Amino acid sequence: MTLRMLSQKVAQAVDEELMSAQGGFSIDQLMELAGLSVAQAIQKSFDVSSHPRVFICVGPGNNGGDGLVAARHLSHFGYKPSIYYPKQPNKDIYKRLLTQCENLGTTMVGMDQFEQHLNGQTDVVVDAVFGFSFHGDVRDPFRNVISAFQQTQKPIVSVDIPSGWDVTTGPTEQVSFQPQVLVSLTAPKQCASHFKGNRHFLGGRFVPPALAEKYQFDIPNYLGADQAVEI
Ligand SMILES: NC(=O)C1=CN([C@@H]2O[C@H](COP(=O)(O)OP(=O)(O)OC[C@H]3O[C@@H](n4cnc5c(N)ncnc54)[C@H](O)[C@@H]3O)[C@@H](O)[C@H]2O)[C@@H](O)CC1
Ligand SMILES: [K+]
Repeated sequence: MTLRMLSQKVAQAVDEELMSAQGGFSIDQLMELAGLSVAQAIQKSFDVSSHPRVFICVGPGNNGGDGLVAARHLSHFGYKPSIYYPKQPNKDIYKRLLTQCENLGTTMVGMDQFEQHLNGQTDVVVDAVFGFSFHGDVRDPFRNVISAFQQTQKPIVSVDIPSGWDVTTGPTEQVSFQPQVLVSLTAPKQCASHFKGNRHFLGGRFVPPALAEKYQFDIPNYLGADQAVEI
């Protein structure tokens, strides 16, 4: 299935419109549904009995928030999530999501254990570092995270965008890792045309058809109550 891909500008406009007075959504709602899609895509791709240990690498914005929501759902699905969250913004929404994970006994990984944990005690890596607002060269404290993604043999699931890729043009000279699974949210961004992994899902089942029509993107048919659809 080929879906229309969004530019960075249009993705941001759709996001803003969903949360405007006309759109009526709050960020908590959208993040909850986005994170649930990610957790479902992981559950469809990696069996809990063979791949229970999911390591979620969390960035400083809403892409990271999606990762925290996914961690909570994965825990309820029977997985053993662990979290690396090196830059924790002083924002209520992220603090609450983190508390929810901590209350489920999720392991928090420190900076000094990051690489050892990723390559030694992990079955699946979740890249929830940067999404559609990423720009420029990767800055610390995320440089070693992205370089670990470049080098690891572990399967990576990228949330919305492979972190460090240019949102429009895709892989760069510095960042060219290929996730095994990509979960695009709302609609794929233009960089997704360079995705060569195994499975591409769409999530974010909250878009009113009139909004998709206004911005000229497609909403594929989700099965039943699914929150993620393979595209
Ligand atoms: N409409 C949608 O589809 C929805 C999107 N959501 C998520 O929200 C994401 C976008 O979130 P945000 O706009 O908060 O932004 P991002 O999460 O993409 O990242 C922004 C953060 O990254 C930092 N950053 C940017 N470039 C950097 C660089 N070169 N080096 C180091 N740090 C850098 C910024 O300072 C900021 O803290 C989407 O990709 C998606 O995952 C969902 O949470 C909600 C619904
Ligand atoms: K990402």
